Order: sequence, then C-alpha cells, then structure tokens
Amino acid sequence: MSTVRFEPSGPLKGRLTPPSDKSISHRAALVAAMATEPVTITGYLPAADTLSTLDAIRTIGALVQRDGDRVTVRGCGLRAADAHGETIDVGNAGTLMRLLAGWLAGQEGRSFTFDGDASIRKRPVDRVAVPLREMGARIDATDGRLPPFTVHGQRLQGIRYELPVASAQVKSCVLLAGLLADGETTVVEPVASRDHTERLLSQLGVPLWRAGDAITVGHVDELTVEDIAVPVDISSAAFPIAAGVLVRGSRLLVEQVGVNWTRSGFLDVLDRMGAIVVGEREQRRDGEVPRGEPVADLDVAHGPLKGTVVEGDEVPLLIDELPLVALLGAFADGETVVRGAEELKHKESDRIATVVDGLRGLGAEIEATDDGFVVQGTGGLRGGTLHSHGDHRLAMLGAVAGLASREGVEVVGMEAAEVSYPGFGDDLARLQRR
Ligand SMILES: O=C(O)C1=C[C@@H](OP(=O)(O)O)[C@@H](O)[C@H](O)C1
Ligand SMILES: C=C(OP(=O)(O)O)C(=O)O
Repeated sequence: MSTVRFEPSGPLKGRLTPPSDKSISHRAALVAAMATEPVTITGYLPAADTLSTLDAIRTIGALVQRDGDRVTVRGCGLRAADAHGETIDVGNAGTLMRLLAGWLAGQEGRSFTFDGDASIRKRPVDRVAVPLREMGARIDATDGRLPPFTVHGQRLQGIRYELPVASAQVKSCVLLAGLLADGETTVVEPVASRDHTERLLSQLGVPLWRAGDAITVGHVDELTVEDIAVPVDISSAAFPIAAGVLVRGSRLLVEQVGVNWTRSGFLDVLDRMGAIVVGEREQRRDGEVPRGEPVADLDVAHGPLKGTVVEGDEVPLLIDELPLVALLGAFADGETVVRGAEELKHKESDRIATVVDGLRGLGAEIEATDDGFVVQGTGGLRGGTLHSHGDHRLAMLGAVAGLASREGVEVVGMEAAEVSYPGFGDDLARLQRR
C-alpha cells in the first residue's frame, strides 16, 4: 500500500486534459463486444476498472487490441456464440459487474460466474438480479445478494420495471438485457440518472425512446456499432477543478470535459457555492434521447465559497462527486448539507462513513446522517492523515484536501486512484510547477 504526502500548495496554474470517461468507456467496450464487425474506440480510459472490462470481453471471446487510449475490438456478436461457463473477474468495477450481467442474462442455456475484489464482494447484486429474474434469467448469488454470483442465461421476456432507487447501472443492465428480450423492455426511473447507455444505443440505431420517466428499448437481432469517441470524465475532472477552486491564487483550464446534464450536477453545485467555473454546459433535456456526448472547456479560478444544500433529484447527477462537496463545504462560509444520498453506502466504500471519518480526521466539522452529511464550514482545513479504504475517490479527495490544507495530508492507500485516474499525482504536480 502506498502512502503519499500532499503538502499545502502554491497556486495551481495551466491547462489540463483529465482522463476519459469511465462510465462511457465501460459502455463502449461492451457494445463493441456485442458487434461482429471491428469497432475502434478512441479516448478509451486505460484505468484499472476499464481494463477489467477489456479483460472481461476477452474472456467472453472478443479480440481486443489496445494502443494507449485507442482500442480496437472484434466482438462476438449479441449472442456471444462461443462463450460458456467462464468466470469473469470484474476487479473493483461495479459498473462492469452490473451492466455485463444484463447482456449475459440473455445467453440462452449458458452460465457465467462473476467475481471481483474484496470491495466488490460487499456490493449488492440483488438490485440487478430482481429485474433479470423477472425477465426469465436464473441468478444464484452469495447470501442471495452478493458476488460471487452466477448468471444462467435464458430466453428473456421484455418487462416494465420501476427502479426502486435511481441507479444508472440497474437501468443500463435492464436495457442491455432488453436488446435480447422478446418484445419491448421499459425501465421507469424515479428521477433522472446518467443517460450514457441511452445516448449510445440510440446513436447506434437501436429502437429506444423516452416518454417522461420511462425508457423503452426494442429487441434487436444484431448490433451495428460505429467507431466511438469517449470524452473526458467529469468525475475525474472534478478533483483538479475542486483543487483550483480551493487553492488560493489558482487559475486552470480543464479541457474537453463531458458536460452531459445527467452527469454535471457538480458544476451546478459549484455555481451555488459561488465558485468561479466558467464554460458552456448542456441544459437539462427532458424530451427525445440526445445522441452523443457534449464537451466543454472549463475555466476555473480560486474564490470564496458559501454553504449549500444538495438533495432530491439533484443527487444522482453528482453521486460520485458528493465526497468533494463535503470537502468544499469545509472551506465554505456556513453549513453544507447533503441528504437523500443513502446510495453512497453502496460504493467502493461506505462513502458516508469514509468521507465523514476521513475529513473529520483532517479537522473538518462534519457529521454523518442516515442519508448524507452536514458540514460546518470553517474557511479552511488543518490536515493530517486520511485512509483511502481502497476507494479511488477517497484517495483523490485526500490529495486535494492536502493541497488546500494548512499542514498537508498524508494519504494511505493512494494507489487506489489508478481505478479511475491513471497519472493523477503527476497531473496535480504539473499544475503546481507552472
Ligand atoms: O452507470 C454508471 O456508469 C455509474 C452509475 C453510478 O452508480 P449507480 O448506478 O449504482 O448509482 C455511479 O456511482 C458509478 O460510478 C457509475
Ligand atoms: C461508484 C463508482 O464506480 P463503480 O460503481 O463502477 O465501481 C465510482 O467510480 O465512484
């Protein structure tokens, strides 16, 4: 395990292009594997989670060639003809585990076992097993709800499924299963969550439409996949953006960031907190499913912050950035509250507990609640030691906290950042050298 110290920093300056989007890279690799003609993905994220996805599709029979962030996939077709009985190692990647289960649930008469690391073994799969069973698949999970689990593929029937929680992973799992199912499959969302799967499938010409909160996909016999370009991950960009906002005298240009409105809630929260982040974002779009992913350059400067409340429909639009909202809250004037975010308990760590314990250990005035946290802003942070608990977003949170702190932060388990942001430490160092 690596321990890295992040000292209080002088102004961060310069331009930065953070890594490609993890969510979209997973989806791009999976649809490429469902095709039979070769597909080239540019801007594929070469991080631990998305390398697990390339390994997973190789296990199922796809041929994969990677040169940096350019990946060529010769897929195995929607019916993954040659695969059976494999064990798929999803590593640390919840998104891979849940989306791939949807595709493989429709492989009639064939079984696949899913397993992963210690963190993945604590993450619930009943949330996808319930709708997949309703569609006709058989799924055996450990203790009824955890990995390792086996998916016994069956001929699937389309269903109408009302998501009990807003989860893009569950929505995407059911939509991918729907491609193979007889008839139409509809997923109803309680509130909007990231829509990368819908945008990608509709770009590929799959019959897919949205009516209010309901997204419907039709059966397809085969998938024709065009080349795919992946934008920069706003969830990764959020760390240097937060550092630019928090470190006195900073001015950064963060380039080519994906600003799909279902992902960019963090930018709206920054606006409310009074942060200076300038760049054109996508406005909320409730009608037809848009094709493709919008990008923008974001100009970021240090400035004072005020507390805010994040709750309700906004939560899924920045679910992975909520740890950073807690950190920003510690530097803000007044109180910052996050509520309605119990889903944080089911991530790579229990992010309510790990964020609250981690930031409190650095001197923040923060309390956990059942569904979020409350931070009393004190205008700064002392510093100390923060443990990542193997959670990439915690490791990067500690690093940003260190740069903005008075005494520096030692992050125990910094290597976890490789899950989503290869070269994270180098990027921060480069911005400090300008
Ligand atoms: O669909 C996706 O790519 C993701 C959806 C979210 O999870 P949930 O669907 O569990 O909310 C998010 O936290 C995760 O990092 C990626
Ligand atoms: C929750 C996350 O990812 P996953 O669910 O794919 O492990 C994340 O990246 O913060």
